[in-house]
Amino acid sequence: MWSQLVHKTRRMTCFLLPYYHNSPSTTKLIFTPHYASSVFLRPVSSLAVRSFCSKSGAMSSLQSLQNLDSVSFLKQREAAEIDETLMGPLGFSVDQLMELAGLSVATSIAEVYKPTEYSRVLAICGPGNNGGDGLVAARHLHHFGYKPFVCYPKRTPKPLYSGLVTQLESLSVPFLSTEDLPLDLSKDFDILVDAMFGFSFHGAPRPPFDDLIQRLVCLHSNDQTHQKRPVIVSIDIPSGWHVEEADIDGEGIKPDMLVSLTAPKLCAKKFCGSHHFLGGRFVPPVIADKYKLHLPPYPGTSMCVRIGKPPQVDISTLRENYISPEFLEEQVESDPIDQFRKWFDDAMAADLREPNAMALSTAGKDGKLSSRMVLLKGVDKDGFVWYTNYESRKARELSENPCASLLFYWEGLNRQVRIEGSVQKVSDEESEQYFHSRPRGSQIGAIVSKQSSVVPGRHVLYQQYEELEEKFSDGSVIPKPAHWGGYRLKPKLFEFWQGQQSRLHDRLQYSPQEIDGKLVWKIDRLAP
Ligand SMILES: NC(=O)C1=CN([C@@H]2O[C@H](COP(=O)(O)OP(=O)(O)OC[C@H]3O[C@@H](n4cnc5c(N)ncnc54)[C@H](OP(=O)(O)O)[C@@H]3O)[C@@H](O)[C@H]2O)[C@H](O)CC1
Ligand SMILES: Cc1cc2nc3c(=O)[nH]c(=O)nc-3n(C[C@H](O)[C@H](O)[C@H](O)COP(=O)(O)O)c2cc1C
Ligand SMILES: Cc1ncc(COP(=O)(O)O)c(C=O)c1O
Ligand SMILES: [K+]
Repeated sequence: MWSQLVHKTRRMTCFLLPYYHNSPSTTKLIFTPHYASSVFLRPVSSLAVRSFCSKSGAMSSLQSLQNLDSVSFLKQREAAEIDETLMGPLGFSVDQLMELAGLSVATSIAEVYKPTEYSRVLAICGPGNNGGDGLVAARHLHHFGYKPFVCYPKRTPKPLYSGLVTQLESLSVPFLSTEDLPLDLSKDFDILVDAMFGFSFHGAPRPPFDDLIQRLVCLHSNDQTHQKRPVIVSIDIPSGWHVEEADIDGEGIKPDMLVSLTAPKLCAKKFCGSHHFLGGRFVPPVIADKYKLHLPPYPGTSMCVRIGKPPQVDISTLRENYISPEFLEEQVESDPIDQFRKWFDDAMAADLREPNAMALSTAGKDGKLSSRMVLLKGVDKDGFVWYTNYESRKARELSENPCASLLFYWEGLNRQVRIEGSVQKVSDEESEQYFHSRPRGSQIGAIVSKQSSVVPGRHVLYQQYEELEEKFSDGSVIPKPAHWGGYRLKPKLFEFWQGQQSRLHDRLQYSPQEIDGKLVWKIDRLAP
């Protein structure tokens, strides 16, 4: 039964979710299924289905960002019932769920508010599990490089909570009493984590939480004065809000970020802040199925996923401050290929996605430039190799002008490498060998694709693909088409770039020089 449920839910995640619009037990917000209508609601061929599934990790983050689907909202009773089921028949302990909930909160915060800008965090924790989530989040935030403080005025005398307090004390996280807290929280903190009440809140807030909630409400008066105020991150429910009816009199707190756990509660529909995240990546399919939960998939290994619209940003304000170790002339390899290998190894070790992806720029005889990404498939003293279609635009341009440049950008490492040189086709044997090492689907794809030519529609590609798939279904060798093969760029110029603060980056350029009839690489530092 379990495997059937798992299977069913996986399929639902891929294809069936957009068909859910109403269910008896949950209310749904239906986003305009713009992309969904073209991708999901049309009959798709088996190839489309398979390729979508295999890419579901990457697609999932896109899906949630584009608000493609409807999201379920829970009533208070449903939230409590799910909690009981998780901790009853499903075998979870409260400690486990709280740990995952608190970690989700900390990772959501870290996705939006970087510790370099928002370091001082105050977690205001209530007496129940919401408060426990706040204590766990504070601990993870400490390990993520933030400076957390905790206000925990009504401590729950249970081993779980006293354990969480001890863990924080062992990290020297300061505990502040309500009397210690400044009346105006805006000067001392960058982030206020509202972990006072979750889905069991009822009635009007009692002391001391009434006053603490009021201090968060007051912060919005600073909005008019344009004074920088701390951001408010509410865990699961903005404290003081009715779990289903939200901010009834409109005078409650207005969080900037809401981290819903398991599934958003009904009040989250009224959340107007910039960042709505979902955390609590522990919902087993049996729960999702029972409550007809429709939730976006979590991307990759993430503990949280953005739901709701991404914030509108002023693009001109987007910038990173690069902080890297010094990159000095005396540290580098004398041979740029060795230096490239060293940095490539670092990119591999840093677990970057597709570190071998590089931008290839070419220009035809008319001098017009074009760039595109290709995958590096080999590098040695002879140069840099990639594979492609010999009748594509890049191939035409390379036949007219056999010069190109390559560009690598390793974002996580603040590094860029530029390479320029002349290009030749690799030998037929080399292309043959590489072609047959590729997955059979990609081999067929290379036959089907007359790269860079106009196709009347995707169906044409599918149809040809399926015909060839059938033809080669006996496992026989798929012949490499003559129009497919590799190129090798022989480098004449390298530049290794590493981002530094205040835009004073490191740039080391290698250019060939002849000294006493011998070719050596001259290394120059260029101004950033
Ligand atoms: N499955 C999940 O998603 C998980 C979520 N978690 C988190 O747990 C909360 C719900 O936790 P719970 O302990 O049930 O409830 P609360 O944290 O909301 O608070 C209950 C305590 O608050 C007191 N309370 C209630 N109303 C008031 C009020 N008006 N004024 C003052 N105090 C109030 C209540 O006392 P009572 O005497 O009134 O009963 C309780 O002491 C959920 O939202 C998530 O954040 C889990 O961590 C993991 C699983
Ligand atoms: C990450 C990435 C890697 C790619 N790798 C290759 C590749 O190795 N070979 C290739 O022909 N196209 C690759 N492509 C597709 C090319 O970017 C491009 O669309 C295609 O080669 C046609 O380019 P052209 O019309 O300029 O010749 C890749 C695209 C991306 C985004
Ligand atoms: C059109 C095309 N050809 C070739 C490749 C390289 O793929 P492989 O690693 O299978 O050789 C890619 C990679 O994205 C591609 O998009
Ligand atoms: K809360």
